[in-house]
Amino acid sequence: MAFDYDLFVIGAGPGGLAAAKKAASYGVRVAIAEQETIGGTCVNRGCIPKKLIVYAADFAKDNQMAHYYGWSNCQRYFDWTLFMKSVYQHLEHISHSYIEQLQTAGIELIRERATFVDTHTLDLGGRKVTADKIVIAVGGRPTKPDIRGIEYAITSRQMFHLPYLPKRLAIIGGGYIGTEFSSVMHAFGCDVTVIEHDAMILSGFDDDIRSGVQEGLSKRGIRFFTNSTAQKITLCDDGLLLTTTGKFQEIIATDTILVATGYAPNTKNLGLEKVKVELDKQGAITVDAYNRTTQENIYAVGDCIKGIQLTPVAKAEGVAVANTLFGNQSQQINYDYVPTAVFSRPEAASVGMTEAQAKEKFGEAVKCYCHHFRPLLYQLTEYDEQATIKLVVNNDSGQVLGAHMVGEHAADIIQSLGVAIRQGITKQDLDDTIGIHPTIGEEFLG
Ligand SMILES: Cc1cc2nc3c(=O)[nH]c(=O)nc-3n(C[C@H](O)[C@H](O)[C@H](O)COP(=O)(O)OP(=O)(O)OC[C@H]3O[C@@H](n4cnc5c(N)ncnc54)[C@H](O)[C@@H]3O)c2cc1C
Ligand SMILES: NC(=O)c1ccc[n+]([C@@H]2O[C@H](COP(=O)([O-])OP(=O)(O)OC[C@H]3O[C@@H](n4cnc5c(N)ncnc54)[C@H](O)[C@@H]3O)[C@@H](O)[C@H]2O)c1
Repeated sequence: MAFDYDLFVIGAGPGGLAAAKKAASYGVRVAIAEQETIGGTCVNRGCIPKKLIVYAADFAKDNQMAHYYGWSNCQRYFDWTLFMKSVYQHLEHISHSYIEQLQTAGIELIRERATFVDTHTLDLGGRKVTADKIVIAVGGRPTKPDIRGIEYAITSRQMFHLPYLPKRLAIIGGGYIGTEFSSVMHAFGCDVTVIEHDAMILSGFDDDIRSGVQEGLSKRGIRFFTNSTAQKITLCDDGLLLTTTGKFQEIIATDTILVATGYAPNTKNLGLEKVKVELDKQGAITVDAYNRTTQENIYAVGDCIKGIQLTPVAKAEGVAVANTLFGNQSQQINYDYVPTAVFSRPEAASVGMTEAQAKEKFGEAVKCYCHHFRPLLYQLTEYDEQATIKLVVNNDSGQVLGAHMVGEHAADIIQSLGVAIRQGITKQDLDDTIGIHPTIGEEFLG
């Protein structure tokens, strides 16, 4: 049977774009459908606008510290509306450059929502197209707990469209999104409270990293109600009232409530039942090690499958699928050493095993090297800022199993260290390495 395309990709976020571009580089006929703006969550309501907001918030901290470094009259007025206008101009520019890249690569972009008709046919706003292979890269959407008044709470998506900065912000969920927004919004002068149902924020990270970030944010003045959850939200004359339950049973008066309790796969109403693509209980598409779904010509990548919800992972999966399908090289992803960062202040980053994961696998053989210190930047100031570096090592072999950090430039430092750790370096290799002085990264070395 002749198909319209060799590959059809549903969703132009990082995963879908990577799959489409790599496949096109092998000379096959590719089309991609996008129902919203090109670039997906990452570009339009995730990584990129978030990081720009982090940069904007850093000016507040730098202004506060500047007088310790001889600067005076550093206080300035921050205009959120003006700033967000520049952010959106930049995002538009990124979207345009993606469209140009698709054109150059000969990939057809169809700006419609795609749904399955059968295993090789998709409906795009009434138009039917056929493809030999299909990649689903539809991403995810924020979840909301089922509590009274939840309709008054907003998600990260709406945080990027706030008309003005709230004076008081309550955040339900102390994961990546809750932690990052708590940090930036506090830097902009907002009174922030985080409600987290675990004992500490950032579940999944090493405990020293979790406590390091939480303490750093608490010192800045952010309140944490851990081992607690939201019970109900009500309207009052002065804004909203959030009632919490658990260890902290409080009624928090606030202007805005951000829900950041996780992301769910965007797999509803896609017609997946017609093509026998199976989902797990959370609605994530079931795939094998090559990202193949339960239907042999259909693949899935990124946030719509179970796994790590990060842009570089979605991209790697997209590229791997294209290599497997058209590059004559079946490719699986190794998820063991995926580095990750939380862009709060203090910043945190990790690669490899946490202490708990390593002890579960290697027991008594695990030795940790953990060092807390006050970075040079803060030594001229009265800020009691602490950085943490931690190595998790298999003492029998000397192999470094994981590296974790809280402090300035953590993301960039851990990213580079991750390359070496992936290659199986030992603690001795780090001890033998001559560092760059004075830096924070040198603390990992001998
Ligand atoms: C606030 C926030 C901050 C983040 N920060 C970071 C970060 O700093 N670093 C990091 O690595 N990750 C970060 N992430 C996660 C990252 O954005 C996601 O992991 C990544 O975007 C997933 O890529 P994806 O291609 O799987 O899905 P998405 O980027 O969600 O793209 C899916 C696309 O599919 C489209 N689509 C869905 N259904 C259809 C359909 N039926 N037809 C046509 N199109 C469809 C959607 O409109 C969307 O554009 C952040 C996420 C959020 C929410
Ligand atoms: N820097 C980054 O790379 C980055 C930044 C933002 C988002 N992301 C990605 O987006 C995904 C979604 O982020 P997220 O922060 O929404 O999810 P998350 O899974 O990181 O955190 C959710 C948090 O909410 C808590 N929680 C859940 N239900 C709760 C409730 N009812 N009451 C109180 N606490 C509750 C959980 O214990 C958890 O700590 C992340 O998993 C991450 O992969 C990455």
